[in-house]
Amino acid sequence: MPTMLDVTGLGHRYHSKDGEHVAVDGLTFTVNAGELVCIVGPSGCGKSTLLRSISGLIRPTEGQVRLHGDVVDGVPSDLAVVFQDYSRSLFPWLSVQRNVEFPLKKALGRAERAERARQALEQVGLAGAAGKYPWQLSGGMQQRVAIARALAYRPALLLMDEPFASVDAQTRFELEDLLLRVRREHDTTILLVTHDIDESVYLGDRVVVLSKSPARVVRTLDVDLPAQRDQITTRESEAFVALRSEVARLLHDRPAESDAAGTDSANSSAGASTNGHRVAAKPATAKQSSARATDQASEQASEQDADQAADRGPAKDADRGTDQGADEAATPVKAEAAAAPKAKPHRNGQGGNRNGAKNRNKSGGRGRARR
Ligand SMILES: Nc1ncnc2c1ncn2[C@@H]1O[C@H](COP(=O)(O)OP(=O)(O)OP(=O)(O)O)[C@@H](O)[C@H]1O
Repeated sequence: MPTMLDVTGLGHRYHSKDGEHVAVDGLTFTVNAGELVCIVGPSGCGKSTLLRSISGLIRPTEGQVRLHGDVVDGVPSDLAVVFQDYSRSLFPWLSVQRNVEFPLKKALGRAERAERARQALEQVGLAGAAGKYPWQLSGGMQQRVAIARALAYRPALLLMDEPFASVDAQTRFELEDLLLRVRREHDTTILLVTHDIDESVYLGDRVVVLSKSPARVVRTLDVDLPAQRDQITTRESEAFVALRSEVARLLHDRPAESDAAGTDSANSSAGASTNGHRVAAKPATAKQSSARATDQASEQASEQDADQAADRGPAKDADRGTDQGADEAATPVKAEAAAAPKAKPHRNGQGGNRNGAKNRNKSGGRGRARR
């Protein structure tokens, strides 16, 4: 499989009045065409910074990102992003159909746009909701719309930043399976960031495990599970349990007992970073599997942190996009960035529309704010 995305020695430092903060440091990994690669790392380690660098929303301070061999120095035209916070990523004043069509406005004529949107909505099971507004939909449905918008664009690479972190557990499972199905049917290349260990193993062909801040690649694991996955039987399988335990150990910097004798894993867990290096997972012991409860507790804490980070991350980019004006949003990346009403739309629609229009007007937006 040819390499689609090549991240080499990527570093990013934020500068503020308090000084310099190194968010990611020397990250190196690749994503091949047709792969679904999951990035998993502790809360605050720099996952969103990494995705924003890949999507060209921020410029890395070190290293580089190449897409199809070309250095990324702006938002690539064939890339789409789905963010965690669906309530900020859709335009509340546009119908579902028109939200999905939006990034296609410059590239396609009206009829083709409408057809693409229709197909994408059908793929995500929302054919009947095309005429509704985002605020008339459940959270899970809104995230489906965001996914449909990305799919309609037919990106070479789909980036997903904690895409299912804001929905309930049952909806999350459904959306995970939707993603696997869509990916199978369309051979989409996907890079998905999550802090959920189980999700990374369930979805990924490979899992890239990041260290605590500043993010470095601790290890890349091949997920040697059957392509056809099932929320119950896959998660119960020995191979799944072994892999998720391995990821948990790497995240928690705890070497497996068998690794203490000096295996590759022990070296990595002890801090010898193996950037971009791949190994297969080792079988889990009962003790390793019991790490699950601890991880779940830490993941719950991470959920809260992730919510806060989402308020900071996409919203910040969104501000930038909004300043540019929503009409300039040529790709789903820019569309996501441009949308972002500051307040969560109200379910009755009034608040949603008003907020959206207000932000848009502030930023110099025209026309659509009147809807
Ligand atoms: N604009 C910014 N200015 C200064 N520091 C920032 C900025 N954005 C992020 N950071 C810091 O960089 C680090 C990495 O942030 P980032 O949001 O990339 O992490 P993350 O792994 O995505 O977090 P989470 O898992 O909580 O979503 C954090 O310490 C964060 O506080």
